[in-house]
Amino acid sequence: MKAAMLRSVLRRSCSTTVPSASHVMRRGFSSESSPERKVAVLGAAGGIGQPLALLMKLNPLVSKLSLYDIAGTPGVAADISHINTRSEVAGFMGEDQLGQALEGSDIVIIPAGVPRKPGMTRDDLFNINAGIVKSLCTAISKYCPNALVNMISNPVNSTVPIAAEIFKKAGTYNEKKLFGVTTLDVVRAKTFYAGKAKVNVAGVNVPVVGGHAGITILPLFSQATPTANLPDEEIKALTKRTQDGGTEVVEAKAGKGSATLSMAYAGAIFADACLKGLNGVPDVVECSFVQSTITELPFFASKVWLGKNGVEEVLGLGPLSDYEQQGLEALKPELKSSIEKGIKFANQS
Ligand SMILES: NC(=O)c1ccc[n+]([C@@H]2O[C@H](COP(=O)([O-])OP(=O)(O)OC[C@H]3O[C@@H](n4cnc5c(N)ncnc54)[C@H](O)[C@@H]3O)[C@@H](O)[C@H]2O)c1
Ligand SMILES: O=C(O)C[C@H](O)C(=O)O
Repeated sequence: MKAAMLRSVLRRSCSTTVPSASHVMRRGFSSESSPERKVAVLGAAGGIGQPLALLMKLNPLVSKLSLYDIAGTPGVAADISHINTRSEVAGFMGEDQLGQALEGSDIVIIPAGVPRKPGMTRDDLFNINAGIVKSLCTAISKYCPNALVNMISNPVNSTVPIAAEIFKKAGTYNEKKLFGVTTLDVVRAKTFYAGKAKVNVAGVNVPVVGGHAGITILPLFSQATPTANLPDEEIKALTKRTQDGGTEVVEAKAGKGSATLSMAYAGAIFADACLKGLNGVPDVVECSFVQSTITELPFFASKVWLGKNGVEEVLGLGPLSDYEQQGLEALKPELKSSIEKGIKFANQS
């Protein structure tokens, strides 16, 4: 954390003002007199779940924070509930409390499931996480069918299509309300680009499209701002580093999981954007993996305009460089097959 930001966090935590997560994270402003909003985190006692729950507790747009896991939630909820911010915190543990955890939720964030170890692909998580996502989405369609769902559990390229199929079967599917969280790819692309371009990271924007695994992650550095005219070789290296960002962390953690802290930050940014959209804040745009018609694939990550009903509009790709156009064509077969695998799983089981 940069020194100035840390000072800002510390100053705020000692003041009587309710700290604003969005101010802390983006130096923006959020209203404390915003509508009542319940946010549920499923997998709240995990590596991502705990810091994400903390960041959501700091967000003044949240009035109720519901923390659910199969184990460990009472301790996490008791701990977080002592923080003097707006939201009321409740912890729920085990399947029989899942309904209570979900009821009335405006947003459900799902970081439940197993993470990678070195040598694994995200698809290697499919066998375990597909079943977890299926059961959680079945409960969502029963207890809070109108909630926006922020899917973090991997492989996102398959878990989002699984969720869509489960909601379709339950008759609750609304394509405007289902999001694969790809914000960490954007966070990484911004950080890596700022380093190479030698610009202030706070002002950097880089769209990342496609999906969330390996070559399906396609950062559009040709659209990065501020512009830097980096040579082609540097753009290729930045692209590869963004695509391999998750693996970089998995290897550094050497068997102790994957990205948790940066993911919690990214998840909190995305949930904050969803809350702002729900509350009618204009011009809220984030990249996300959603149902899409901007390519021939049924789901695709791109810039999405968020509004009172979730997706207001899936925005187009904009002009691509030749290198990005090649990347786009190259990612389609893998992304198509991951989407189909998810759809097949949901309809077989
Ligand atoms: N979308 C992304 O960019 C991104 C980034 C990082 C990690 N991830 C993924 O997020 C997931 C979680 O990662 P983590 O590091 O927090 O793992 P973790 O093992 O630390 O935590 C997962 C939590 O899920 C809980 N859980 C398991 N089954 C559950 C169920 N049925 N209901 C509720 N909770 C359940 C576990 O008890 C645990 O507390 C992994 O699949 C990982 O690959 C995605
Ligand atoms: O790489 C992983 O397995 C976790 C996550 O998808 C990430 O991008 O960090």
